[in-house]
Amino acid sequence: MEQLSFFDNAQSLRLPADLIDYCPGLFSRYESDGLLQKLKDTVNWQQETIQMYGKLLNTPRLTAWYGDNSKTYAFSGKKYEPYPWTPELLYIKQKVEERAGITFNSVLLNNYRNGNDSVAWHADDEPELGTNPVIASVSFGQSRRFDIRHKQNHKLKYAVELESGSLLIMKGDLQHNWEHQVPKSTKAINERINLTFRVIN
Ligand SMILES: O=C(O)CCC(=O)C(=O)O
Ligand SMILES: [Fe+2]
Repeated sequence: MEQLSFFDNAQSLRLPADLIDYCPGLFSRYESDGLLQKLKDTVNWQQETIQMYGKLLNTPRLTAWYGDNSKTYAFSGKKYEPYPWTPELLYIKQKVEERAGITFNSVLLNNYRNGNDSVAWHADDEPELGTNPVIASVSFGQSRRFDIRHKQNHKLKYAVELESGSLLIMKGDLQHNWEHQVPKSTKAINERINLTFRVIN
């Protein structure tokens, strides 16, 4: 398992097993390459905007929202209707559900086109996700660093490199007491697609 931690004092700590479960290689390299291309070509990618300091800015990644048709999702003050499941998404969902032991009803997709794309520190703590949600995160393509820090103590932090074909399960009070981000990279890097499977109540 590839795990890094970056405590100030360079203490080597494992990711807390009650909060994070990292499973590399859920999908083979061959399958991951195929799914990356297929998702890139077939998903209805959107360029969302965010209002910040009175300016309208592009979100630094493309996103899409798929799921059971009754599940609308409010995010950053907007309401989203999901697109219906596609065969590829249902295939990925089934493999993830077998591993996680949970049935999901929606997925948020992120497309990080290059190192300039990112997701800022946040927690997935929207009320419709309920308390202590299980969120299953699948990655294809370029591996990217995933950082976690404690909301009250930013020195308490961990990082894990999310490899193509991997599954990361976020659980416990992670969304309540911790935040996560995918930072920008100054290197010339390739595209990554991430899918976070969720249960919307
Ligand atoms: O891309 C990732 O690994 C994380 C995405 C994420 O945190 C989110 O969509 O809420
Ligand atoms: Fe998130």
